Amino acid sequence: MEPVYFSAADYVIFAVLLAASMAIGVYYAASGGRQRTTREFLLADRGMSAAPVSLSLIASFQSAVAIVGVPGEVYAHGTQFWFIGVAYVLGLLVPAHVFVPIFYRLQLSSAYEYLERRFNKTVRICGTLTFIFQTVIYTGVCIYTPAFALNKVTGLQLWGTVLATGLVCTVYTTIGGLKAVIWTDVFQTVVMFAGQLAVIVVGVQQAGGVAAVWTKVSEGNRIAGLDLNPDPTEKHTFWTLAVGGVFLMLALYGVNQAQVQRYLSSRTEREAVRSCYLVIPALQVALALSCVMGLVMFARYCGEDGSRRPGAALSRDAMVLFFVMDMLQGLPGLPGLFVACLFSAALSSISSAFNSLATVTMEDLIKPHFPTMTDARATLLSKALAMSYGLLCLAMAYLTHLMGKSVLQVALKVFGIVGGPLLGVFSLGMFFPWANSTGALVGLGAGLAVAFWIGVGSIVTGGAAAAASVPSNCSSLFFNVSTSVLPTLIVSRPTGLKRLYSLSYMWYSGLSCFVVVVVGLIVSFLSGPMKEEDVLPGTVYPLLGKLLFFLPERLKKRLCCTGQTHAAQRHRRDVSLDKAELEGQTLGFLPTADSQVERETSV
Ligand SMILES: CC(C)(CO)[C@@H](O)C(=O)NCCC(=O)O
Ligand code: NA
Repeated sequence: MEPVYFSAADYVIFAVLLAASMAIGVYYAASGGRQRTTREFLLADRGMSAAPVSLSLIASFQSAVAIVGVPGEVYAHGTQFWFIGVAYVLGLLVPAHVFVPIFYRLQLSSAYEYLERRFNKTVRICGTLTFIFQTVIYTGVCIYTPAFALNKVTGLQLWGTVLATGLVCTVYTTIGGLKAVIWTDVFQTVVMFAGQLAVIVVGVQQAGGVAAVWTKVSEGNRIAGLDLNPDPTEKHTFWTLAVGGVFLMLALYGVNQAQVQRYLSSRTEREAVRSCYLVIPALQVALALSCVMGLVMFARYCGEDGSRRPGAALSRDAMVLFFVMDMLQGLPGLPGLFVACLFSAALSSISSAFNSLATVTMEDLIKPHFPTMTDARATLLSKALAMSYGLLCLAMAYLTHLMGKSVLQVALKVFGIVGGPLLGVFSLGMFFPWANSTGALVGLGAGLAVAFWIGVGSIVTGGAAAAASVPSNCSSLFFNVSTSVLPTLIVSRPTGLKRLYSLSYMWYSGLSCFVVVVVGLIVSFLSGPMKEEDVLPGTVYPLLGKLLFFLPERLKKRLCCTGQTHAAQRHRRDVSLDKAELEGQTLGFLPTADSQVERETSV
């Protein structure tokens, strides 16, 4: 495969992306409060409005992984994956109406602070460490993917690109804080959409128009109908995507620090809720662009004569990149725009990760031990943390390099294996007033154990069963798609443990969340459940009370699910106190464990 040559226009576009991102960082380093408080550096002065926050929310988990992986999936297996769009609806309505109000009213700065208020310090620290683990791995995948792609296609030096991306991102995140992260996300999301749109327009033209694309993809069986197969080991069915996907979305958009931090940086709770609503259509656009890109690629390349490039063994991810660059070849500026699109997607995810990692490390791990630390010191330390995580994640890119699997599935598996148990522990706290801290800890441990067991099991046993499955009707495809990246072709239905290991990765979040809640409740009841009135005000969502609205109040009281207890009333008063406090003065440090004690005694 000969490398694609970049024209001057391509280099200019790519350079503009990096320069503009840096400029946004410099702007927020020099304007406003000049990033001298943790409130500004980590929470954008809690003054953001819904539009930028929503674009930033979609940018966090839309990296080059999705830009390359989703078209590859659609190219090889058709549009079934598109049904994940159904999950976006509930996956954001629940955060909007359950998670956001609870987090926002508690005026937290880290999502895991919730776990201390609801349970205890140990649960909080376990939650934080779990999040750090998840994010560091994910960031490695994020940095590695575009560099790998670019290297495959243009021959650009792999580790040079990894370093350049990581360093640019580290710098603007470290100097510009969350404001820079959010506004670069906005800019980068626009570039991301523009790049994908360019590929689609050019591809449609080359394939002979929309009608021709449609004919080819429908003849090639790439338009998927509803697959209602209930088998949970089928990788992508309507159920795994639309139902399993809801838990994935809740883990990402409900309780992940990167996102919670954006809700908390919103000017008002209403703005935060509105940003969740805006994410639903914006994410549908992102998904549609990626799926259509896969279809256009199929129409353009499937069945092409193999003689052109003999013996080129490409992973599916590299194949996508190659197709794109082949389509854009000779159109000045467009290869550069697509590369900018890939890096925009990556930078916006990596910067969210750096800032959120710095936040949780500061708020959850460091500040509680140094209650007298000045805010100036804490801010400086936060910047140092953002920078150190930047460097650590560069090292993680190397680990991704060693894994060499289809990155889309690696990323989504990590979200499920680590994100699912975290979702479980938050759900246990919010929906079940009886759950106690012992239950939360044992539940979280059990959820992580089950998720890792299945996840690692699937990775270990998956290789053996994998078989090459070139798109069925593309026998003359000019690529030997290497087997490692293709999904397991299940010849005979697996049994026993093998069957467990072949559970669709789309169920990982839901299953591990369920394990945490069930184990958490059993352990709580065995070790002495909490009473609703002993739970800290504002940490529980009266789910059962709302579901059983038809029961008489007295019965609900016995089930402890009124949501109208002494505690809830106390909480309401607390919230109005918080509001008054917020409007009246600027908060230096946000409520910590100490101010929580003060608050409890003052009520
Ligand atoms: C996480 C979803 C499903 C929704 O945001 C999608 O963006 C996706 O498939 N992301 C893959 C991971 C990534 O792009 O980094
Ligand atoms: Na992104």
